[in-house]
Amino acid sequence: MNDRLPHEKGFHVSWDQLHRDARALAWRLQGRGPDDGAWRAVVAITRGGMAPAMIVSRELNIRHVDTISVKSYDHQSQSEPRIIKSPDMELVGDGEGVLIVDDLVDTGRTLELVRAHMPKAHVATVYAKPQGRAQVDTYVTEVSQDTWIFFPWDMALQYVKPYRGTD
Ligand SMILES: O=P(O)(O)OC[C@H]1O[C@H](OP(=O)(O)OP(=O)(O)O)[C@H](O)[C@@H]1O
Ligand SMILES: Nc1nc2[nH]cnc2c(=O)[nH]1
Ligand SMILES: [Mg+2]
Repeated sequence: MNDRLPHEKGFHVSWDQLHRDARALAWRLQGRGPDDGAWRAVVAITRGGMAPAMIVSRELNIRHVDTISVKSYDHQSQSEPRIIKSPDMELVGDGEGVLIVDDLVDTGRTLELVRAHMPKAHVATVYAKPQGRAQVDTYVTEVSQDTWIFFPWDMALQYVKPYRGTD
């Protein structure tokens, strides 16, 4: 499946930046739930949504946290998204009052599948690309479609040669 722009740019996110951006997401969601502004539960889309969901649930004091596992990428190549593990449907119901959290939306195909399971849920991502933006109710930062976002859990610090070389 490659009707996609190549990823010409890289957007590298540190742990610190992710923490700040996930907190900013939580603050945007604060008071916007259907039950006196409160949200009933958080559902993280694993694996990438787990760190942001932990931060959001901590900021908003939400104790009911579940996961839905969707796999669609093998590094940068996309295939048909599949649900590998569902959340507790007794907890999430039709999604009313539930916050679905993911690290990013790219084509929107993952969220399309998840929304079909919980149509009334509110979908929040930290980062969004234009193609999938319509699938998200709240996000923090938009990046262009030809950007690949690198998360801290996928990176390591390493030596870089000086710009002018060495003697
Ligand atoms: O909008 P889409 O084009 O569907 O892509 C977005 C999804 O892709 C990544 O997950 P991935 O499938 O790579 O799994 P992971 O979260 O386990 O890394 C990312 O975490 C989103 O969940
Ligand atoms: N890490 C990462 N995973 C993705 N899955 C779909 N798009 C992206 C992206 O830009 N970065
Ligand atoms: Mg993911």
